[in-house]
Amino acid sequence: MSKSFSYEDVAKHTKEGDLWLVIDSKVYDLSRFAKMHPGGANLLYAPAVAGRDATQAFFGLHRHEVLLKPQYARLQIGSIAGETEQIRAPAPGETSGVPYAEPTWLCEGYYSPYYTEGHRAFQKAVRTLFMEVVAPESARCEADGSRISEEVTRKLSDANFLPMRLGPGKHLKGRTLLSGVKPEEYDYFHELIVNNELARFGGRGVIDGLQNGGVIGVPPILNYGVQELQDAVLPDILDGKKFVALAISEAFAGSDVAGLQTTAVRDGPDWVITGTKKWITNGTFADYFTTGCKTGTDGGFTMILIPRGPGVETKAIKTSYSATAGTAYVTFDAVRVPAATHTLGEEGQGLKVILSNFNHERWMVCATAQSAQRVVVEECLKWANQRMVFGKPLNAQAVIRAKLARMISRVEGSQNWLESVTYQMNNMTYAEVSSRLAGPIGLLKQYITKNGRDTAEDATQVFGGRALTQGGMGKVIENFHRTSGFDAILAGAEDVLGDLGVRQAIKKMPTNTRL
Ligand code: HEM
Repeated sequence: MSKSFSYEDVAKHTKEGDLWLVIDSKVYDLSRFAKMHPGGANLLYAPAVAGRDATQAFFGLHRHEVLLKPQYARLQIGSIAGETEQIRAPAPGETSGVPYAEPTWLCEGYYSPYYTEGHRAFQKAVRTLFMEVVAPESARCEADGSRISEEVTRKLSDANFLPMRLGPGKHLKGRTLLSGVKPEEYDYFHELIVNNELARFGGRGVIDGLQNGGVIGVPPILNYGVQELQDAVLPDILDGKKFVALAISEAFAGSDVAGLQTTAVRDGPDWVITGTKKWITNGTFADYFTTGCKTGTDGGFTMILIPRGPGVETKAIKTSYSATAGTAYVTFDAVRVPAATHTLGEEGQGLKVILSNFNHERWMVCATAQSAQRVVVEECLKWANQRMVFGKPLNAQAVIRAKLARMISRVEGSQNWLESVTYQMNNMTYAEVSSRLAGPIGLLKQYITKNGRDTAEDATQVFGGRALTQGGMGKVIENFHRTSGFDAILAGAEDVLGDLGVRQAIKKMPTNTRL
């Protein structure tokens, strides 16, 4: 690999069976590979490519990661004497130097009132872990829809992945957190970091596949389950050995909880549950279902934890994102569970249990959706810089710059609002969050998810046909364009949440004010 060549040396190899070229000062011998080149052999023999510096041609057509794959990296036979490579992959934990690719607080020379050095050390540790563990798993799972492997779940669980995604609280007690953050120091900015970093390295289906069911299905157990139940189920769940799904929505009803038809009736000490649930994230592999059930004839509603067992069946629903999310149709057929231990909260008080979850869930979607949009901004800035059209970089076109301006403004605006809400969460009690932040979080989610779809449209125009294929240059944009609609629906439909924000504001209008 240390062999040095001159451009004259390389220029001698331009024929079929004897083909060299240079990419970013590295010399590649494509003599045998040319026949197998996915883009075809002939174009590699073109006079501007064979035996020449093909850096610009290469980066107009391939992502850098192609050169890093072992099967292609080994085609390198040496380097051009006196030159060093300019383009390199980020080191583990490294931040991007592309403008707006990182939130301001991670950019040198900028300041933030919210984050400490401790947050920075934590962010670096989380990025390193996700870069090494989540990114390769995401590439695999987004492509074939397979389940997150046990090995990846174990590595993430060793770092307390699910407990960290549940936010600050008693579930962190006694745990050793990344970069030595003490459980009592862990705040919503740490959790924001986890969510932001997750969306940098995970495709949309993979983000949900990585125990999102637990993030929304565990809090009712943690906050409303009796101690005996918590002791029995939580250790394995928090350690990633068992999985939970939140089972509320049905084909009959979504946000309209009163329309739910899954029913639990008492028979001696047991609940007997019958009904169906739809769109249940992680449902295909969940061991427990935190389930909303109709109890009583007066519209009463109770949350019950149902373990997978006799009478529980799940089947995968094909959605437009990766099957890794485990989206399921769930059937409960006269399933028996003991009422004394498996009822979450009081009988008939299920709505209170569900609502207690919503703000955190919506805020989490804001965090991942917002970060995914920043990745799109980075992809677009890079592409517009390296793609040549009409003899100039794509970013020489004013229409492209106008799209970039809109994308950047959206992502910066939503980041600032999200951090402001996070700061409030850090300083408010649970009751204050419920009364003061439900509206703002609803509006924020509407704002971010609407931005997401606008950004998906803009990015698709920037990438053109490449944004329509699942591999190659535009693969991130294709994934985002196909899946950004999930953010606008899951955890509360965009329009419903915008309306919630305005209704809450109307409720709080002072009576003593007039124009
Ligand atoms: C070390 C050298 C090269 C390797 C390892 C390589 C590898 C690949 C691979 C894996 C693909 C499939 C698509 C992808 O994964 O991005 C591809 C596609 C392609 N390659 Fe190369 N390639 C090399 C050099 C070049 C050069 C110098 C040219 C320029 C003429 C070229 C032109 C193309 C074209 C036109 C495509 C199809 C792109 C598309 O579908 O959008 N390749 N190449």
